[in-house]
Amino acid sequence: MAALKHIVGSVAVITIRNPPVNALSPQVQVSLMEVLKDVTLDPSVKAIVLCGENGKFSGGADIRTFSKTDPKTDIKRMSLDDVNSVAERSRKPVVAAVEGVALGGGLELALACHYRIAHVKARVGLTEVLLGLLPGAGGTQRLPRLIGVPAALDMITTGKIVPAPVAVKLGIVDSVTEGSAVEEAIHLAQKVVGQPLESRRICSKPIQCPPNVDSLLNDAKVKLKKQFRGAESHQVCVEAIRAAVQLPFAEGIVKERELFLSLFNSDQAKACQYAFFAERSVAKWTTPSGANWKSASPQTIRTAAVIGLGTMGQGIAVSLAKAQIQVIAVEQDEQQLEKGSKAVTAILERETLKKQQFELAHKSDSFGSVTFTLDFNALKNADLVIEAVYENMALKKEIFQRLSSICKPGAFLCTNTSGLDIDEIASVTDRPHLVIGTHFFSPAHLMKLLEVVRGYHSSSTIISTVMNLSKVLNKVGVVVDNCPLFVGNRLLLPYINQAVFLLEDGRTPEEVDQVLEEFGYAMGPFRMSDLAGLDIGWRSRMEFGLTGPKLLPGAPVRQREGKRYSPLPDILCEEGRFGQKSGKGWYQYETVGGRNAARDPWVHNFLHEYRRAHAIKQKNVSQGEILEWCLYPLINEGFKVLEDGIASGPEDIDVIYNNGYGWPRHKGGPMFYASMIGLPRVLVKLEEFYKNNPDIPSLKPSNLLKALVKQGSPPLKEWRSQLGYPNSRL
Ligand SMILES: CC(C)(COP(=O)(O)OP(=O)(O)OC[C@H]1O[C@@H](n2cnc3c(N)ncnc32)[C@H](O)[C@@H]1OP(=O)(O)O)[C@@H](O)C(=O)NCCC(=O)NCCSC(=O)C[C@@H](O)CCCCCCCCCCCCC(=O)O
Repeated sequence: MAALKHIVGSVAVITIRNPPVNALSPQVQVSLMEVLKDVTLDPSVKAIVLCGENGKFSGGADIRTFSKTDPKTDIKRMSLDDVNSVAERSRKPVVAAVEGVALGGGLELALACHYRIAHVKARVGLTEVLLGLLPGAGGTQRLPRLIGVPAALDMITTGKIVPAPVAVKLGIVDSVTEGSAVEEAIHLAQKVVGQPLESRRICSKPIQCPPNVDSLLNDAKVKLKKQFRGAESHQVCVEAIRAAVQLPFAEGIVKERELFLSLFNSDQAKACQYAFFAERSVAKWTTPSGANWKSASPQTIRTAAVIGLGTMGQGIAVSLAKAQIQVIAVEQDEQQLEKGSKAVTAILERETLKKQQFELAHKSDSFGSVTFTLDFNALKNADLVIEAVYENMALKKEIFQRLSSICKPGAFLCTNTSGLDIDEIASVTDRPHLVIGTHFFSPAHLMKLLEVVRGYHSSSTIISTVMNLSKVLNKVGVVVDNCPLFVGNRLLLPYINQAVFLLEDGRTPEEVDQVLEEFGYAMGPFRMSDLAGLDIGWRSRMEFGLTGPKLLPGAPVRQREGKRYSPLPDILCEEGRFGQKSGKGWYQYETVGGRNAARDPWVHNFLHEYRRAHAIKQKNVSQGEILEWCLYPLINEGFKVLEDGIASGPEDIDVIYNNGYGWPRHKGGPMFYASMIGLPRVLVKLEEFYKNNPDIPSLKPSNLLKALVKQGSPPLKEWRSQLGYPNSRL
């Protein structure tokens, strides 16, 4: 870990070396400072170029060192800001050669240089907000001075990463090159020796403010509050930019530091940084047979097929095409094919437009083509097939049997089921080892999560191929084991049930949603159910004989097999209320397919009548209790999933929830949240709930939770070791 120097003519090239992303650890900063001071004093050096080793400028401050830092002492000792200051004040021109990435502190360092040259494929951004922080090394003061308040506000408060061609257009970098950015930077450095530098120092630039800057900042806070419910860092970023607007540079830097420190040790920052590393750790899957992400070799997918062009199939086809994969989309009848192809084409057109706007018409790789067909034989050359028909085991088995005979040997067969048995589907094929579950989330071309469901026979090749594909699709893949509903939906079920029980007990959909949305969820359980479609769960409950014609005569209305059951969602579906798709569900919508949920007097009246008919007494439940009543059973199910070896660690569950279920990232995920509030609290409340509701089995505390509390609630990173091999199926 160091900053290395070599001399090219009269130019000193300083290379940041700290693999894999040249993070600016405290040691790297000390080393950078020493080398910078050394070359500024060296009379033979006339200009300086700063770059990163292995084609990466820098991924920013070393996040791993944050938890080991005592901000009171360490910050006084030295900080990246001091390094930036030395670079900026240098009387010799300093040119940043940005290759790969310049993120967070990496970009802040580049902003302190007098010139910035970027490779055309480089990407830059101030991503700290996503780690629950703000740019703390001058980024909030320099970027608005360089590119103006509105553009800087957008980048800093969203953590957006922009490609070099956009960065040059915005004015973040001076020019881009398709050749070596370092060579170009050396060339520029030689050219500008002796030229005045004052106008190149961003700290000296006056800030250009739009006349309405105050309302711009205030409006941004309101918008961010809605978009990132309960998250502090986005709000504090705006305040740091306000300091840039109102204060001279030096005072702005002091304010930025003060605001940075207010976030640095917060629970939210810890949660976001945990979420960052959790995502990296789940990519490192392993199986009981010893196969893992390192040993298995993924196959490249050039041609993929999608079977079924409903909402999921459309999104999957778009997702593949966006990753430059050639797609064959198959439907069973002309009408469905036409409907599906129109939808896919329309989404692809929108996505192309977005891409062009984002990349500012810089030449970029085009999307893969999508061929629409009714002919199953067109699949014979596909490298991978994703079946995305509706949830019906018999239909899926029929399709997989056909795929077995049509697809080339070695083709991977995936099913986009959201909970059916992968092994049963694989059993009808000639290649169970090449069958796997790929559970996408709707809309599949936008949602980040891919639950990769390993069947009993799934080979390490198919696991690694699909995990690799998830990266290619810009998604986060998480390997889980095969069980009914897999991980995400298995945890969702008790959460939704608990929410519905609250309606029986006297609460309204609006009250329950409000509590969960204030907690930080993008949508409360009822708004979310309306979006997903109430009919999906209804059909599966009918299939299982819990409601509808298969229900045994004489079954009590509010119980099934001795367990509490609420028929409320079934009754809504019987009334044709399927959610947004029918214009009414738990809420009413302006039109069929409308998005704006409004209170529906029909629902309120219906709930009132239902309670009266069943003589249910209203219970007084506080907002805090609503939260615990809904979340703790979800967390409890998470512990049961770990106990059963369905997920290999708490991080896997958290990554699934953060990326697929709208869990607020600044709360880390359900398992991290449990560790933050304390396992004893979760256990005590579950015990109390279960005692009062013995007919709700999901309230019965899991053995793992009890065992962890008994052991004094070890930190989350130690839970995995408690699981032990015999239980772990992954
Ligand atoms: C960089 C990426 C885009 C690379 O993506 P890719 O897909 O290629 O690879 P991975 O994501 O799998 O990453 C590979 C590997 O690298 C690890 N890693 C990545 N980034 C960092 C990092 N910044 N620090 C440490 N480790 C990192 C990653 O974990 C993988 O390793 P693993 O073993 O897990 O496989 C992508 O990785 C990415 O987006 N990275 C994050 C970029 C980012 O958000 N950077 C901002 C960091 S925060 C920051 O820069 C703050 C600044 O404003 C400086 C503030 C200074 C304030 C002073 C007071 C602070 C108190 C004192 C603290 C001491 C530190 C200091 O002063 O600097």
